[in-house]
Amino acid sequence: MLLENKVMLITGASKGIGRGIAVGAAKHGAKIGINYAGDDAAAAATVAEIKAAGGEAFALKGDVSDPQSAKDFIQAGVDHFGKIDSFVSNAGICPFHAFLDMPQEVLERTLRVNLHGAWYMSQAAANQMVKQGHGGTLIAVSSISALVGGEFQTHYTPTKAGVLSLMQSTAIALGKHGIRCNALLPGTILTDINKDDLADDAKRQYMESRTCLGRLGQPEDMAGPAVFLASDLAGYVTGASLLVDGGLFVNLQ
Ligand SMILES: NC(=O)C1=CN([C@@H]2O[C@H](COP(=O)(O)OP(=O)(O)OC[C@H]3O[C@@H](n4cnc5c(N)ncnc54)[C@H](OP(=O)(O)O)[C@@H]3O)[C@@H](O)[C@H]2O)C=CC1
Ligand SMILES: C[C@H](O)[C@@H]1OC(=O)[C@H](O)[C@@H]1O
Repeated sequence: MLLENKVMLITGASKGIGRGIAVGAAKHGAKIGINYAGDDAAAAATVAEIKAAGGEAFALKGDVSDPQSAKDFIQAGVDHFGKIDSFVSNAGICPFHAFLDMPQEVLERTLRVNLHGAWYMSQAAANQMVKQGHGGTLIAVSSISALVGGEFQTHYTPTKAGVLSLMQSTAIALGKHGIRCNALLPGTILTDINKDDLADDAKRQYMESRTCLGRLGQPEDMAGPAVFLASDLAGYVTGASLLVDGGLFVNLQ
């Protein structure tokens, strides 16, 4: 149990990677708060799964692109559990679209949710940790896409590079408060975000063949790396980025 007596809040955890991290951290003893945008049933199922295994959890709906949602989520964490030790900024969208005719609203929504949302949430969590006075950890779910491009992700990949950069700069700003800030860079993980894109068998098989391990990731694959970064095992790790991609990035030929 690496997170006993720790409180972890996670955005975008009704499903997918956020849910995988929430359930995995709860198994390591963390008390969990999850944020989500719209899927009440999925959020309730995440909370129920954690409680059924003997853990503690709550869910709060809120759009991360609204700064008030960040304040409300942090306050809910304090109201439920009295403190926040670890904050995972995970919520994100990737509406695949070609570059040349990208609608302005798709671009701006993606920036607001993925980058502004991570910024507001990280700032609110950090202020609470500074107030508590005993340090903490911020983890941002960036992406392999912070390092490499995507033809239909020209609006998305800059947000993932931005989130990686956010953790590097907050590591500097918050180190004096004992707050460690790190980024997770998933490769391709099978979730709703890419369900349509990977419905094409040829594309899916191609992406599988690009990994060293011969398979795409599952949300549970993200739990161990997140638990590690949140735990005291990573006590001297800050400003770092951890690829969790089955060897996709290194596999040139
Ligand atoms: N899957 C992958 O291959 C990869 C994903 N990532 C990143 O991982 C993160 C999670 O993605 P993934 O799990 O795949 O996606 P999913 O679509 O499976 O889950 C997205 C989650 O984010 C929530 N969400 C969406 N918009 C908002 C919002 N405005 N405010 C609050 N919550 C919101 C959703 O809530 P609800 O459903 O309730 O609306 C849901 O809980 C994203 O940041 C993504 O960029 C990075 C690399 C690879
Ligand atoms: C949504 C994509 O499948 C996924 O998102 C990322 O960040 C990865 O690069 C994958 O392309």
